[in-house]
Amino acid sequence: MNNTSKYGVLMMNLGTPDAPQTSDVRRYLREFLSDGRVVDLNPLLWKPILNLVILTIRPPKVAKVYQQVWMDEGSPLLVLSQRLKNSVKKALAEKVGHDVPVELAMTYGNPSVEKAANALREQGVTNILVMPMYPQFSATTTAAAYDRLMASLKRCPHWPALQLLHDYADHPLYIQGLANAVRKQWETQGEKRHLVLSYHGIPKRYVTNGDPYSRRCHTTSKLLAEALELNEDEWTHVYQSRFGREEWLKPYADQTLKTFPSKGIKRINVISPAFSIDCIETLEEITFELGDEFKHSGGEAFDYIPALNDSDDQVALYLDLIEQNTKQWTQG
Ligand SMILES: C=CC1=C(C)c2cc3[nH]c(cc4nc(cc5[nH]c(cc1n2)c(C)c5CCC(=O)O)C(CCC(=O)O)=C4C)c(C)c3C=C
Ligand SMILES: [Fe+2]
Ligand SMILES: [Fe+2]
Repeated sequence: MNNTSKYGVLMMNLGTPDAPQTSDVRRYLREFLSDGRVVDLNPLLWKPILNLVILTIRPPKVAKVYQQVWMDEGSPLLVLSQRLKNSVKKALAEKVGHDVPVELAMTYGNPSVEKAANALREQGVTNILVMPMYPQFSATTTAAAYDRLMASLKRCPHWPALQLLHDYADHPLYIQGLANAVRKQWETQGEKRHLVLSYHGIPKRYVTNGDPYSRRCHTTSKLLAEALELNEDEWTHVYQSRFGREEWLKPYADQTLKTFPSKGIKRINVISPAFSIDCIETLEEITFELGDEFKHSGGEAFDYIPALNDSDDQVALYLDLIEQNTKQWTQG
């Protein structure tokens, strides 16, 4: 690194409403679901459906769900992402022996990418490592984060040097962190149970058109099963969070779990490796909706294993990702 250049880290997550009220949820969903990366339908067709149907019916329902999981400090996705950012910043400073600027931004909503990029610039940063917080690449999430950053820099005269982290679906420290979380859960509950690996879904058509997401999810599942020395019949890979009418990635979590009790699988753990941070999808949809459905179908025990959040394992993983992806700036 020459005398005038300095690197910083921009961690990016999806985004979440500012408050668990209908109007905030509507604003958030409008921005999120207007992104052509997320919903790729022709805008002439999609905009009327979004504005007249989805943004009328969904916000009051979803606001109630946010109210159930909301923390004192705010939305779980934001609060837990901030905690990870702070822990990474502290551990990075200890490791390299000086302060390194680390900021958090959301693709949709707050904190905005503009705010985070300005904060980095004010700290003298010329080179930015962009870290979308998604273990498995998808154009719907990772590329949407890149798009958002590029849009924010559109009129920027001080264009920074950029390094874009692609994903970390097979990173040994990520797999080790997930395996440790599963072992810890088994130890706490005093039994090893069938392990369900439930990933956020995307429309099947996106994968047919080239999105590598499901391939990357299968890579994670295979490596985690190997790390835990699980036999084929001891784990199951599924997708949750369907939206709309078209076919999404299969097998669907709800339909699959309903068949488990009749096959003798009555006690399960669910881990959701596509989420680096717990959020409405894991804290409500998996923990309550999926858990209740499983129990109504005859299941006896259902426990969700939390995301890595700001655990020591996750901090160690992010430090390694930062070291590997800033070598070109820090060495030689
Ligand atoms: C409509 C299509 C959607 C696609 C495609 C999609 C992909 C996708 N999303 C995540 C991560 C998260 N999604 C979250 C919430 C959420 N997702 C959708 C829709 C799609 N997601 C909606 C409409 C919502 C909002 C909640 C709801 O109305 O049901 C969140 C949590 C946000 C929070 O505030 O807690 C995350 C995180 C991934 C990883 C992904 C594809 C790989
Ligand atoms: Fe989503
Ligand atoms: Fe959902």
